[in-house]
Amino acid sequence: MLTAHTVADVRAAEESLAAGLPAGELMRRAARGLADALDHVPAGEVLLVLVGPGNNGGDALFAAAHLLDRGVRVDLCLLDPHRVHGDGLAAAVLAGAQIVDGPSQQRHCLDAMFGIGARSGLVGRAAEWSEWIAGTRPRTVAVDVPSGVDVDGATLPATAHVMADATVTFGTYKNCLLVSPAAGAAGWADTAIARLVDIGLAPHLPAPSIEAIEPSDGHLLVETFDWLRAPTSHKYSRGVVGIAAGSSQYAGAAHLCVSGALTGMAGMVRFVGDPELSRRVVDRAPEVVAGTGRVQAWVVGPGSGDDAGDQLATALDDGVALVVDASALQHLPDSFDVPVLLTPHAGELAEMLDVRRDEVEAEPLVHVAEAARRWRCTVLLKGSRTLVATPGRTTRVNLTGSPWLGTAGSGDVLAGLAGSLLASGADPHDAGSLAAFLHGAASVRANRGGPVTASAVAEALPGTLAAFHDGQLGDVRDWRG
Ligand SMILES: NC(=O)C1=CN([C@@H]2O[C@H](COP(=O)(O)OP(=O)(O)OC[C@H]3O[C@@H](n4cnc5c(N)ncnc54)[C@H](O)[C@@H]3O)[C@@H](O)[C@H]2O)[C@@H](O)CC1
Repeated sequence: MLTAHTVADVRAAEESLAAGLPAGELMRRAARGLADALDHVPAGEVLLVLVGPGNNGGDALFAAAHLLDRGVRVDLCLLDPHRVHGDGLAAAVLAGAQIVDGPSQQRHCLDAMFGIGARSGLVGRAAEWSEWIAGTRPRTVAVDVPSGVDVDGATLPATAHVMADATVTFGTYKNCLLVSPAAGAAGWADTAIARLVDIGLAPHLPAPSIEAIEPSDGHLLVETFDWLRAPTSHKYSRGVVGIAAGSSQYAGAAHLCVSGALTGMAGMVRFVGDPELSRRVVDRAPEVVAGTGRVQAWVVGPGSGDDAGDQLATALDDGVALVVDASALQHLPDSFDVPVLLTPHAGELAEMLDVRRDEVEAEPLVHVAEAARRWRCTVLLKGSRTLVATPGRTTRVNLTGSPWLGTAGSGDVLAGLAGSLLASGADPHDAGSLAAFLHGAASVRANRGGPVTASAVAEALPGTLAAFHDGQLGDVRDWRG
Protein backbone atom coordinates (compact mmCIF):
# COMPACT_ATOMS: atom_id res chain seq x y z
CA MET A 1 0.00 0.00 0.00
CA LEU A 2 1.09 3.48 -0.71
CA THR A 3 0.45 5.53 2.43
CA ALA A 4 -0.03 9.14 3.49
CA HIS A 5 0.18 10.63 6.98
CA THR A 6 -1.09 13.75 8.67
CA VAL A 7 1.18 16.67 9.49
CA ALA A 8 1.00 15.90 13.21
CA ASP A 9 2.03 12.28 12.63
CA VAL A 10 4.87 13.31 10.31
CA ARG A 11 6.16 15.81 12.84
CA ALA A 12 6.07 13.25 15.67
CA ALA A 13 7.84 10.67 13.52
CA GLU A 14 10.49 13.16 12.44
CA GLU A 15 11.11 14.09 16.05
CA SER A 16 11.54 10.47 17.03
CA LEU A 17 13.84 9.74 14.08
CA ALA A 18 15.89 12.92 14.51
CA ALA A 19 16.51 12.11 18.20
CA GLY A 20 18.78 9.26 17.13
CA LEU A 21 20.63 11.15 14.40
CA PRO A 22 23.26 13.89 14.28
CA ALA A 23 21.81 17.43 14.12
CA GLY A 24 20.74 18.43 10.63
CA GLU A 25 20.97 14.88 9.24
CA LEU A 26 17.28 14.73 8.25
CA MET A 27 17.48 17.92 6.27
CA ARG A 28 20.69 16.69 4.62
CA ARG A 29 18.89 13.52 3.50
CA ALA A 30 15.91 15.50 2.24
CA ALA A 31 18.13 17.97 0.36
CA ARG A 32 20.20 15.21 -1.26
CA GLY A 33 17.05 13.39 -2.42
CA LEU A 34 15.56 16.63 -3.68
CA ALA A 35 18.69 17.50 -5.67
CA ASP A 36 18.71 13.99 -7.20
CA ALA A 37 15.08 14.38 -8.21
CA LEU A 38 15.90 17.61 -10.02
CA ASP A 39 18.02 15.80 -12.58
CA HIS A 40 15.90 17.27 -15.40
CA VAL A 41 17.51 20.71 -14.84
CA PRO A 42 20.55 20.77 -17.16
CA ALA A 43 23.91 22.28 -16.23
CA GLY A 44 24.08 25.91 -17.31
CA GLU A 45 20.30 26.39 -16.91
CA VAL A 46 18.98 28.80 -14.28
CA LEU A 47 16.82 27.40 -11.47
CA LEU A 48 14.77 29.93 -9.54
CA VAL A 49 14.28 28.90 -5.91
CA LEU A 50 11.39 30.53 -4.04
CA VAL A 51 12.59 30.32 -0.43
CA GLY A 52 10.19 30.49 2.51
CA PRO A 53 11.00 31.13 6.18
CA GLY A 54 11.04 27.56 7.50
CA ASN A 55 12.68 24.19 7.05
CA ASN A 56 11.01 23.76 3.68
CA GLY A 57 13.14 26.67 2.46
CA GLY A 58 16.13 25.05 4.21
CA ASP A 59 15.68 21.82 2.24
CA ALA A 60 15.72 23.78 -1.01
CA LEU A 61 18.77 25.87 -0.08
CA PHE A 62 20.88 22.79 0.71
CA ALA A 63 19.59 21.12 -2.48
CA ALA A 64 20.56 24.27 -4.40
CA ALA A 65 24.12 23.91 -3.13
CA HIS A 66 24.23 20.36 -4.60
CA LEU A 67 22.81 21.58 -7.89
CA LEU A 68 25.37 24.40 -8.11
CA ASP A 69 28.07 21.76 -7.71
CA ARG A 70 26.50 20.05 -10.75
CA GLY A 71 26.75 23.23 -12.83
CA VAL A 72 23.15 24.42 -12.51
CA ARG A 73 22.87 28.20 -11.94
CA VAL A 74 20.64 29.19 -9.02
CA ASP A 75 18.66 32.39 -8.38
CA LEU A 76 17.21 32.74 -4.89
CA CYS A 77 14.07 34.74 -4.10
CA LEU A 78 13.78 35.12 -0.32
CA LEU A 79 10.21 35.56 0.86
CA ASP A 80 11.44 37.28 4.01
CA PRO A 81 15.20 38.05 4.07
CA HIS A 82 14.98 38.33 7.88
CA ARG A 83 13.51 34.84 8.26
CA VAL A 84 15.42 32.29 6.29
CA HIS A 85 17.28 29.08 7.16
CA GLY A 86 20.70 30.59 7.98
CA ASP A 87 22.93 27.55 7.40
CA GLY A 88 21.05 26.68 4.21
CA LEU A 89 21.43 30.20 2.83
CA ALA A 90 25.13 30.23 3.70
CA ALA A 91 25.66 26.88 1.93
CA ALA A 92 23.79 28.00 -1.20
CA VAL A 93 25.55 31.38 -1.41
CA LEU A 94 28.94 29.79 -0.79
CA ALA A 95 28.26 27.39 -3.67
CA GLY A 96 27.48 30.38 -5.95
CA ALA A 97 23.72 31.12 -5.68
CA GLN A 98 22.61 34.66 -6.45
CA ILE A 99 19.93 36.46 -4.47
CA VAL A 100 17.46 38.23 -6.77
CA ASP A 101 14.57 40.60 -5.99
CA GLY A 102 11.86 38.60 -7.71
CA PRO A 103 11.14 36.10 -10.47
CA SER A 104 11.81 37.14 -14.08
CA GLN A 105 12.20 34.78 -17.03
CA GLN A 106 13.61 31.65 -15.36
CA ARG A 107 12.36 28.46 -17.00
CA HIS A 108 12.85 26.20 -13.98
CA CYS A 109 11.40 26.91 -10.55
CA LEU A 110 11.55 25.26 -7.14
CA ASP A 111 8.64 26.12 -4.84
CA ALA A 112 10.04 26.01 -1.30
CA MET A 113 7.90 28.74 0.21
CA PHE A 114 5.97 26.52 2.63
CA GLY A 115 5.96 22.81 3.47
CA ILE A 116 3.99 20.96 6.12
CA GLY A 117 4.09 24.06 8.30
CA ALA A 118 1.79 25.68 5.75
CA ARG A 119 -1.41 27.50 6.45
CA SER A 120 -3.82 27.19 3.56
CA GLY A 121 -3.82 30.16 1.13
CA LEU A 122 -1.07 32.52 0.02
CA VAL A 123 -1.08 36.30 0.40
CA GLY A 124 1.36 39.13 -0.38
CA ARG A 125 4.58 38.24 -2.18
CA ALA A 126 3.92 34.50 -1.91
CA ALA A 127 0.63 35.02 -3.77
CA GLU A 128 2.36 37.20 -6.39
CA TRP A 129 4.97 34.53 -6.97
CA SER A 130 2.35 31.81 -7.32
CA GLU A 131 0.63 34.02 -9.91
CA TRP A 132 3.97 34.42 -11.70
CA ILE A 133 4.22 30.61 -11.90
CA ALA A 134 0.67 30.38 -13.26
CA GLY A 135 1.33 33.13 -15.83
CA THR A 136 4.91 32.33 -16.91
CA ARG A 137 4.67 28.57 -16.52
CA PRO A 138 8.26 27.66 -15.68
CA ARG A 139 8.70 23.94 -15.04
CA THR A 140 7.91 24.00 -11.32
CA VAL A 141 8.75 21.39 -8.71
CA ALA A 142 7.19 21.79 -5.27
CA VAL A 143 9.24 20.81 -2.22
CA ASP A 144 7.31 18.39 0.02
CA VAL A 145 3.89 19.95 -0.83
CA PRO A 146 2.72 22.73 -3.17
CA SER A 147 2.69 25.97 -1.16
CA GLY A 148 -0.71 27.24 -0.08
CA VAL A 149 -2.78 24.02 -0.20
CA ASP A 150 -4.43 22.51 2.87
CA VAL A 151 -2.02 19.65 3.58
CA ASP A 152 -4.27 17.37 5.68
CA GLY A 153 -7.67 18.39 4.28
CA ALA A 154 -6.42 18.12 0.68
CA THR A 155 -8.46 21.17 -0.28
CA LEU A 156 -7.52 24.26 -2.27
CA PRO A 157 -7.83 27.74 -0.73
CA ALA A 158 -10.05 30.46 -2.12
CA THR A 159 -6.92 32.60 -2.26
CA ALA A 160 -3.73 31.76 -4.17
CA HIS A 161 -1.69 28.54 -4.10
CA VAL A 162 1.11 27.12 -6.21
CA MET A 163 0.28 24.86 -9.18
CA ALA A 164 3.33 22.62 -9.56
CA ASP A 165 4.29 20.31 -12.41
CA ALA A 166 5.72 17.82 -9.95
CA THR A 167 6.30 17.42 -6.22
CA VAL A 168 9.17 15.80 -4.35
CA THR A 169 8.07 14.75 -0.90
CA PHE A 170 9.93 13.39 2.14
CA GLY A 171 9.42 10.37 4.36
CA THR A 172 5.78 9.63 3.47
CA TYR A 173 3.05 11.03 1.24
CA LYS A 174 0.81 13.76 2.60
CA ASN A 175 -2.99 13.70 2.07
CA CYS A 176 -2.82 16.70 -0.27
CA LEU A 177 -0.55 14.79 -2.67
CA LEU A 178 -3.02 11.96 -3.22
CA VAL A 179 -6.52 13.34 -2.77
CA SER A 180 -8.48 15.78 -4.96
CA PRO A 181 -8.65 18.66 -5.41
CA ALA A 182 -5.24 19.47 -3.83
CA ALA A 183 -3.52 16.61 -5.67
CA GLY A 184 -4.12 18.58 -8.85
CA ALA A 185 -1.77 21.28 -7.56
CA ALA A 186 0.97 18.71 -6.89
CA GLY A 187 1.51 17.78 -10.51
CA TRP A 188 -1.51 15.99 -11.80
CA ALA A 189 -0.86 15.91 -15.50
CA ASP A 190 2.84 15.39 -15.47
CA THR A 191 4.30 12.90 -13.02
CA ALA A 192 0.83 12.18 -11.60
CA ILE A 193 2.13 11.06 -8.23
CA ALA A 194 4.74 12.84 -6.15
CA ARG A 195 8.22 11.40 -5.95
CA LEU A 196 8.97 10.09 -2.48
CA VAL A 197 12.43 10.57 -0.94
CA ASP A 198 13.26 7.99 1.71
CA ILE A 199 14.66 9.76 4.77
CA GLY A 200 14.33 6.75 7.08
CA LEU A 201 10.97 7.77 8.54
CA ALA A 202 8.97 4.57 7.95
CA PRO A 203 9.74 2.77 11.27
CA HIS A 204 8.61 5.86 13.19
CA LEU A 205 5.28 6.38 11.43
CA PRO A 206 1.91 5.32 12.93
CA ALA A 207 -1.04 3.99 10.91
CA PRO A 208 -1.63 6.10 7.80
CA SER A 209 -4.38 8.68 7.35
CA ILE A 210 -4.91 7.65 3.71
CA GLU A 211 -3.78 4.61 1.75
CA ALA A 212 -3.82 3.56 -1.89
CA ILE A 213 -3.65 0.11 -3.46
CA GLU A 214 -0.53 -0.32 -5.58
CA PRO A 215 0.26 -2.78 -8.39
CA SER A 216 2.45 -4.73 -5.97
CA ASP A 217 -0.57 -5.44 -3.73
CA GLY A 218 -1.80 -8.42 -5.77
CA HIS A 219 -1.39 -10.51 -2.59
CA LEU A 220 -4.58 -8.79 -1.40
CA LEU A 221 -6.53 -11.03 -3.77
CA VAL A 222 -5.28 -14.22 -2.15
CA GLU A 223 -5.75 -12.74 1.32
CA THR A 224 -9.27 -11.56 0.55
CA PHE A 225 -10.70 -14.43 -1.50
CA ASP A 226 -10.23 -17.70 0.40
CA TRP A 227 -11.39 -19.80 -2.52
CA LEU A 228 -8.31 -18.72 -4.53
CA ARG A 229 -6.28 -20.99 -2.26
CA ALA A 230 -8.71 -23.91 -2.52
CA PRO A 231 -8.21 -26.25 -5.47
CA THR A 232 -11.69 -27.64 -4.86
CA SER A 233 -13.46 -24.32 -5.32
CA HIS A 234 -16.49 -24.26 -7.61
CA LYS A 235 -18.94 -21.69 -8.87
CA TYR A 236 -20.93 -21.58 -5.64
CA SER A 237 -17.90 -21.36 -3.37
CA ARG A 238 -16.69 -18.47 -5.56
CA GLY A 239 -20.01 -16.75 -4.89
CA VAL A 240 -23.08 -15.70 -6.85
CA VAL A 241 -23.81 -12.04 -7.53
CA GLY A 242 -27.29 -10.83 -8.33
CA ILE A 243 -27.79 -7.84 -10.62
CA ALA A 244 -30.93 -5.70 -10.54
CA ALA A 245 -30.02 -3.08 -13.10
CA GLY A 246 -31.20 -1.49 -16.32
CA SER A 247 -34.62 -0.45 -17.52
CA SER A 248 -36.38 0.17 -20.82
CA GLN A 249 -34.77 3.63 -20.84
CA TYR A 250 -31.27 2.41 -19.86
CA ALA A 251 -31.08 -1.12 -21.19
CA GLY A 252 -27.32 -0.72 -21.79
CA ALA A 253 -26.70 -0.30 -18.07
CA ALA A 254 -27.90 -3.87 -17.52
CA HIS A 255 -25.41 -5.22 -20.08
CA LEU A 256 -22.53 -3.13 -18.74
CA CYS A 257 -23.19 -3.95 -15.10
CA VAL A 258 -23.39 -7.64 -15.99
CA SER A 259 -20.17 -7.39 -18.01
CA GLY A 260 -18.40 -5.89 -14.97
CA ALA A 261 -19.82 -8.62 -12.72
CA LEU A 262 -18.72 -11.37 -15.12
CA THR A 263 -15.13 -10.18 -15.01
CA GLY A 264 -14.81 -10.21 -11.22
CA MET A 265 -14.28 -13.02 -8.77
CA ALA A 266 -17.80 -14.44 -8.47
CA GLY A 267 -18.57 -17.84 -9.98
CA MET A 268 -21.99 -16.93 -11.28
CA VAL A 269 -24.04 -13.87 -12.23
CA ARG A 270 -27.83 -13.78 -11.84
CA PHE A 271 -29.89 -11.11 -13.52
CA VAL A 272 -33.34 -10.05 -12.39
CA GLY A 273 -35.42 -7.66 -14.44
CA ASP A 274 -38.39 -7.57 -16.77
CA PRO A 275 -38.62 -10.58 -19.12
CA GLU A 276 -37.67 -8.67 -22.27
CA LEU A 277 -34.55 -7.13 -20.70
CA SER A 278 -33.59 -10.48 -19.13
CA ARG A 279 -33.87 -12.16 -22.54
CA ARG A 280 -31.60 -9.53 -24.09
CA VAL A 281 -29.04 -9.82 -21.29
CA VAL A 282 -28.87 -13.61 -21.66
CA ASP A 283 -28.69 -13.31 -25.47
CA ARG A 284 -25.60 -11.14 -25.12
CA ALA A 285 -24.07 -13.02 -22.21
CA PRO A 286 -25.19 -16.65 -22.18
CA GLU A 287 -23.26 -17.28 -18.95
CA VAL A 288 -25.84 -15.21 -17.06
CA VAL A 289 -28.66 -16.97 -15.24
CA ALA A 290 -31.91 -14.99 -15.41
CA GLY A 291 -34.39 -14.98 -12.57
CA THR A 292 -34.37 -14.96 -8.81
CA GLY A 293 -32.38 -17.39 -6.68
CA ARG A 294 -29.83 -17.49 -3.90
CA VAL A 295 -27.04 -14.89 -4.15
CA GLN A 296 -24.24 -13.77 -1.82
CA ALA A 297 -24.46 -10.11 -2.89
CA TRP A 298 -26.70 -7.79 -4.88
CA VAL A 299 -25.97 -4.85 -7.15
CA VAL A 300 -28.95 -2.53 -7.31
CA GLY A 301 -29.50 0.66 -9.22
CA PRO A 302 -27.36 1.08 -12.36
CA GLY A 303 -29.74 2.36 -15.04
CA SER A 304 -32.76 1.38 -12.94
CA GLY A 305 -36.02 3.15 -13.58
CA ASP A 306 -38.85 4.07 -11.21
CA ASP A 307 -38.61 0.64 -9.64
CA ALA A 308 -35.18 1.33 -8.07
CA GLY A 309 -36.72 1.75 -4.60
CA ASP A 310 -38.61 -1.57 -4.88
CA GLN A 311 -35.50 -3.34 -6.18
CA LEU A 312 -33.51 -2.05 -3.22
CA ALA A 313 -36.21 -3.13 -0.74
CA THR A 314 -36.31 -6.63 -2.30
CA ALA A 315 -32.52 -6.95 -2.19
CA LEU A 316 -32.46 -5.80 1.44
CA ASP A 317 -35.04 -8.47 2.32
CA ASP A 318 -32.54 -11.06 1.13
CA GLY A 319 -30.22 -10.19 4.03
CA VAL A 320 -27.00 -10.34 1.98
CA ALA A 321 -24.33 -7.74 1.16
CA LEU A 322 -25.14 -5.18 -1.51
CA VAL A 323 -23.83 -2.47 -3.79
CA VAL A 324 -26.20 0.47 -4.12
CA ASP A 325 -25.63 2.65 -7.16
CA ALA A 326 -27.25 5.43 -9.21
CA SER A 327 -31.02 5.92 -8.79
CA ALA A 328 -31.21 3.39 -5.93
CA LEU A 329 -29.17 5.89 -3.87
CA GLN A 330 -32.29 8.05 -3.65
CA HIS A 331 -34.09 5.33 -1.68
CA LEU A 332 -31.63 4.62 1.13
CA PRO A 333 -33.02 3.54 4.49
CA ASP A 334 -31.67 5.25 7.62
CA SER A 335 -29.33 2.35 8.34
CA PHE A 336 -28.43 -1.14 7.13
CA ASP A 337 -28.24 -4.55 8.80
CA VAL A 338 -26.04 -6.00 6.04
CA PRO A 339 -22.62 -5.02 4.63
CA VAL A 340 -23.21 -2.23 2.12
CA LEU A 341 -21.18 -0.36 -0.48
CA LEU A 342 -22.72 2.90 -1.76
CA THR A 343 -21.19 4.14 -5.03
CA PRO A 344 -22.27 7.74 -5.66
CA HIS A 345 -20.56 10.31 -7.86
CA ALA A 346 -20.25 13.85 -6.49
CA GLY A 347 -23.72 14.90 -7.67
CA GLU A 348 -25.38 11.87 -6.11
CA LEU A 349 -23.47 12.27 -2.84
CA ALA A 350 -24.52 15.93 -2.75
CA GLU A 351 -28.18 14.86 -3.03
CA MET A 352 -27.72 12.22 -0.33
CA LEU A 353 -26.22 14.77 2.06
CA ASP A 354 -28.42 17.67 0.94
CA VAL A 355 -25.47 19.88 0.01
CA ARG A 356 -24.31 21.36 -3.29
CA ARG A 357 -22.22 19.35 -5.76
CA ASP A 358 -19.43 21.96 -5.71
CA GLU A 359 -19.24 21.59 -1.91
CA VAL A 360 -18.60 17.85 -2.31
CA GLU A 361 -16.01 18.50 -5.03
CA ALA A 362 -14.23 21.10 -2.89
CA GLU A 363 -14.04 18.81 0.17
CA PRO A 364 -14.48 15.21 -0.96
CA LEU A 365 -12.69 13.74 2.08
CA VAL A 366 -15.06 15.46 4.49
CA HIS A 367 -18.19 14.50 2.59
CA VAL A 368 -17.35 10.87 1.90
CA ALA A 369 -16.52 10.40 5.59
CA GLU A 370 -19.76 12.12 6.59
CA ALA A 371 -21.82 9.77 4.40
CA ALA A 372 -19.95 6.70 5.68
CA ARG A 373 -20.69 7.84 9.25
CA ARG A 374 -24.31 8.68 8.57
CA TRP A 375 -25.20 5.34 6.93
CA ARG A 376 -22.61 3.33 8.89
CA CYS A 377 -21.41 1.62 5.75
CA THR A 378 -18.77 1.93 3.02
CA VAL A 379 -19.06 4.85 0.62
CA LEU A 380 -17.16 4.92 -2.65
CA LEU A 381 -17.14 8.46 -4.03
CA LYS A 382 -16.41 8.26 -7.75
CA GLY A 383 -14.14 10.86 -9.27
CA SER A 384 -10.73 11.38 -10.77
CA ARG A 385 -9.35 10.24 -7.42
CA THR A 386 -12.06 7.91 -6.20
CA LEU A 387 -12.31 7.66 -2.42
CA VAL A 388 -13.49 4.70 -0.35
CA ALA A 389 -14.44 5.45 3.26
CA THR A 390 -15.69 3.10 5.99
CA PRO A 391 -16.08 3.91 9.69
CA GLY A 392 -13.08 2.48 11.54
CA ARG A 393 -11.00 1.81 8.41
CA THR A 394 -8.28 3.89 6.74
CA THR A 395 -9.77 5.79 3.83
CA ARG A 396 -8.45 4.62 0.47
CA VAL A 397 -7.84 6.74 -2.59
CA ASN A 398 -7.58 5.24 -6.05
CA LEU A 399 -4.61 6.25 -8.17
CA THR A 400 -5.26 4.27 -11.36
CA GLY A 401 -7.20 5.42 -14.40
CA SER A 402 -7.40 8.53 -16.49
CA PRO A 403 -9.91 11.20 -17.47
CA TRP A 404 -10.86 8.96 -20.42
CA LEU A 405 -12.64 6.77 -17.88
CA GLY A 406 -15.20 9.54 -17.44
CA THR A 407 -17.42 7.93 -20.07
CA ALA A 408 -21.05 6.80 -20.08
CA GLY A 409 -21.49 3.36 -18.57
CA SER A 410 -18.13 3.03 -16.88
CA GLY A 411 -19.82 3.38 -13.47
CA ASP A 412 -22.15 0.49 -14.37
CA VAL A 413 -19.12 -1.73 -15.04
CA LEU A 414 -17.56 -0.61 -11.73
CA ALA A 415 -20.72 -1.41 -9.76
CA GLY A 416 -20.94 -4.86 -11.33
CA LEU A 417 -17.30 -5.59 -10.62
CA ALA A 418 -17.59 -4.40 -7.01
CA GLY A 419 -20.68 -6.59 -6.54
CA SER A 420 -18.81 -9.57 -7.87
CA LEU A 421 -15.96 -9.01 -5.39
CA LEU A 422 -18.47 -8.58 -2.57
CA ALA A 423 -20.26 -11.82 -3.47
CA SER A 424 -16.94 -13.63 -3.60
CA GLY A 425 -15.94 -12.81 -0.03
CA ALA A 426 -14.52 -9.27 0.10
CA ASP A 427 -15.88 -6.83 2.65
CA PRO A 428 -17.31 -3.61 1.14
CA HIS A 429 -14.11 -1.59 1.82
CA ASP A 430 -11.89 -4.07 -0.02
CA ALA A 431 -14.48 -4.74 -2.71
CA GLY A 432 -14.86 -1.02 -3.47
CA SER A 433 -11.17 -0.15 -3.43
CA LEU A 434 -10.06 -3.25 -5.36
CA ALA A 435 -12.78 -2.64 -7.93
CA ALA A 436 -11.76 1.01 -8.36
CA PHE A 437 -8.10 0.02 -8.72
CA LEU A 438 -8.75 -2.73 -11.29
CA HIS A 439 -11.30 -0.64 -13.20
CA GLY A 440 -8.87 2.30 -13.50
CA ALA A 441 -5.97 0.10 -14.54
CA ALA A 442 -8.17 -1.76 -17.04
CA SER A 443 -9.16 1.52 -18.67
CA VAL A 444 -5.50 2.36 -19.27
CA ARG A 445 -4.81 -1.17 -20.47
CA ALA A 446 -7.74 -0.90 -22.89
CA ASN A 447 -6.32 2.20 -24.58
CA ARG A 448 -3.44 4.06 -22.96
CA GLY A 449 -3.72 7.79 -23.49
CA GLY A 450 -6.91 7.67 -25.54
CA PRO A 451 -10.68 7.18 -25.41
CA VAL A 452 -12.17 4.03 -23.99
CA THR A 453 -15.70 2.69 -23.98
CA ALA A 454 -17.20 1.12 -20.87
CA SER A 455 -17.38 -2.18 -22.81
CA ALA A 456 -13.66 -1.98 -23.58
CA VAL A 457 -12.91 -1.46 -19.88
CA ALA A 458 -14.91 -4.60 -19.05
CA GLU A 459 -13.04 -6.54 -21.76
CA ALA A 460 -9.68 -5.44 -20.32
CA LEU A 461 -10.59 -6.40 -16.76
CA PRO A 462 -9.79 -10.15 -16.79
CA GLY A 463 -6.25 -9.56 -18.08
CA THR A 464 -5.73 -6.72 -15.64
CA LEU A 465 -6.89 -8.84 -12.72
CA ALA A 466 -4.60 -11.71 -13.75
CA ALA A 467 -1.61 -9.36 -14.09
CA PHE A 468 -2.38 -7.81 -10.69
CA HIS A 469 -2.63 -11.26 -9.11
CA ASP A 470 0.71 -12.25 -10.65
CA GLY A 471 2.47 -9.01 -9.61
CA GLN A 472 3.00 -8.07 -13.26
CA LEU A 473 1.47 -4.59 -13.27
CA GLY A 474 4.70 -2.67 -12.56
CA ASP A 475 4.46 0.86 -11.15
CA VAL A 476 1.24 2.68 -10.32
CA ARG A 477 2.43 5.56 -12.52
CA ASP A 478 2.09 3.20 -15.48
CA TRP A 479 -1.62 2.86 -14.80
CA ARG A 480 -2.52 6.51 -14.97
CA GLY A 481 -3.59 7.85 -18.35
N1 LIG B 1 11.03 18.49 10.64
C1 LIG B 1 12.04 17.82 10.08
O1 LIG B 1 12.81 17.18 10.73
C2 LIG B 1 12.20 17.86 8.62
C3 LIG B 1 11.53 18.83 7.91
N2 LIG B 1 11.68 18.93 6.59
C4 LIG B 1 11.11 20.06 5.88
O2 LIG B 1 10.55 20.99 6.75
C5 LIG B 1 9.27 21.36 6.33
C6 LIG B 1 8.50 21.86 7.48
O3 LIG B 1 9.20 22.95 7.98
P1 LIG B 1 8.61 24.03 8.95
O4 LIG B 1 7.97 23.38 10.08
O5 LIG B 1 9.70 24.99 9.22
O6 LIG B 1 7.46 24.70 8.12
P2 LIG B 1 7.45 25.45 6.72
O7 LIG B 1 8.78 25.47 6.10
O8 LIG B 1 6.34 24.85 5.99
O9 LIG B 1 7.06 26.98 7.06
C7 LIG B 1 6.72 27.37 8.30
C8 LIG B 1 6.60 28.88 8.44
O10 LIG B 1 5.86 29.46 7.37
C9 LIG B 1 4.75 30.17 7.90
N3 LIG B 1 3.64 29.97 6.96
C10 LIG B 1 3.08 28.79 6.64
N4 LIG B 1 2.12 28.94 5.72
C11 LIG B 1 2.04 30.24 5.46
C12 LIG B 1 1.22 31.01 4.59
N5 LIG B 1 0.28 30.43 3.82
N6 LIG B 1 1.42 32.34 4.54
C13 LIG B 1 2.37 32.91 5.30
N7 LIG B 1 3.17 32.24 6.15
C14 LIG B 1 3.00 30.92 6.24
C15 LIG B 1 4.50 29.53 9.24
O11 LIG B 1 3.84 30.42 10.10
C16 LIG B 1 5.88 29.21 9.70
O12 LIG B 1 6.51 30.32 10.27
C17 LIG B 1 8.75 20.13 5.66
O13 LIG B 1 7.68 20.39 4.78
C18 LIG B 1 9.99 19.65 4.94
O14 LIG B 1 10.13 20.35 3.71
C19 LIG B 1 12.69 18.14 5.90
O15 LIG B 1 13.88 18.84 5.97
C20 LIG B 1 12.84 16.78 6.51
C21 LIG B 1 13.08 16.86 7.97
